[in-house]
Amino acid sequence: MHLSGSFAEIPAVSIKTSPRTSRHGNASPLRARIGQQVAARLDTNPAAKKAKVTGAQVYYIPEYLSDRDCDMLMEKIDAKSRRSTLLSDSSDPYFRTSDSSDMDRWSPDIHPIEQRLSMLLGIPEENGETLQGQRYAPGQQFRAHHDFFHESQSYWEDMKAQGGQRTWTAMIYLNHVEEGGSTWFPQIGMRVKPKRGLLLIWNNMAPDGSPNENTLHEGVAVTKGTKYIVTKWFREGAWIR
Ligand SMILES: O=C(O)CCC(=O)C(=O)O
Ligand SMILES: [Fe+2]
Repeated sequence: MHLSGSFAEIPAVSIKTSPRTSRHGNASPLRARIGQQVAARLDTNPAAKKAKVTGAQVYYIPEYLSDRDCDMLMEKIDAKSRRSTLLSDSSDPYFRTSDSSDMDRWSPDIHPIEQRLSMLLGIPEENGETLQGQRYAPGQQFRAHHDFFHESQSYWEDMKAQGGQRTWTAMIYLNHVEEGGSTWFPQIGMRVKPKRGLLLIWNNMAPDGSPNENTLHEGVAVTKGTKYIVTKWFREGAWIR
């Protein structure tokens, strides 16, 4: 696919046209409806572009965030970050080597950005997890993973009580990365190169509301420069109580 100059053209490697119930969770009418409603809303937004990929719903908005907001978020990430964590145990110590930064959701700098993202997708604010910053130095990466929860894992009971499954992901690239650091979706053959201000949005669920394995993605290692992003994950139910 080809999306403006910032995206590489990569042939699709796997196309699944009839999603089945995933081994990571069951079909769900609620999640299916969220998928349809958000897509319908983005389809009528002239700023939102639909990625020409098969097997997952992906949208993007170039220059979504101003340089000022990107700088502000990068400053916050630099001021306060911790080693990134994983929900499930990985035997690979290099699986996720970045730093993460939990934003102060209600601060006057952050809250308008949170609200704007919720409005864009049409998902209630309380369903959105707090915006999280990520920083990758050269050599740091986030190996191939799903953003949805694997419902067979022990953490799922806790997640179920905290808003349930992650449906849509919104991710914003905050800076230009000299080399490496793209986001790679091997199942749908999409590689997104970091571009300052670019918002990438995808639905982690399949049309039937089951976890969509085609959304597997990787934050490829940065080889030169530093990569800064913010991510917001939306739950099927209320995350804030
Ligand atoms: O760094 C990236 O490009 C991907 C980050 C990611 O997948 C995540 O934060 O869930
Ligand atoms: Fe992810």
